[in-house]
Amino acid sequence: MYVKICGLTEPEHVAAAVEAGADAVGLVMTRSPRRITVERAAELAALVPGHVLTVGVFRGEDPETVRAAALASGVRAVQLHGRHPHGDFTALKDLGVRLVRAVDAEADLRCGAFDEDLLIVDAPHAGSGLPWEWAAVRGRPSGRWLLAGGLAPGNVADAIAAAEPWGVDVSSGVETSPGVKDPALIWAFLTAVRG
Ligand SMILES: O=C(O)c1ccccc1NCC(=O)[C@H](O)[C@H](O)COP(=O)(O)O
Repeated sequence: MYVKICGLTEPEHVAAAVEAGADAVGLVMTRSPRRITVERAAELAALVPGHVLTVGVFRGEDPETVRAAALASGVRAVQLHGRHPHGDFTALKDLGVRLVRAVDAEADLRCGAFDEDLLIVDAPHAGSGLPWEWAAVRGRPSGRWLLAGGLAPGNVADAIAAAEPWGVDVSSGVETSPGVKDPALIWAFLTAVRG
């Protein structure tokens, strides 16, 4: 089960995610309580070992803005969140990083339909921490896709059983308040998934 911990802002939280066994960490560079500057993203990305994917998260920015931020921060993947047009993915294809498409359950859920490397199926409101009807997407995407939206240490096992994703993505569920991660919750989440 692939695990992405999203919305990291502090070095100690990046370290906790890496040590707990996360496969990917998300650095939000768009409007959000978890937003960090490109410079801060570069500092955090530099702390992440090569086996863990660094994902720059964007929503609504044009491809050139995303390209510049990705190059300056050194992330190895970019996540376009929301209903970005196919052309945005095409425009970033030569960037040399993985492309992640994050959408709600009503969008096109075919993995790779927009030439992305990874699909995330999320709640209608990104980063809200609100659970939704995860079972509704069971069997719809196939391949490399992550379930997101309202996951937490106490419900992630049920969510995996309900939706049968390839991996999971969490932000609010490992925080004490919006934007403030808790290392103990990060460990608890990884333990719940791996257990
Ligand atoms: O997390 C945010 O604040 C955010 C803002 C704008 C675009 C994307 C954002 N997050 C992307 C993620 O991948 C989150 O992990 C995902 O939405 C799940 O969030 P949560 O329900 O809080 O676990």
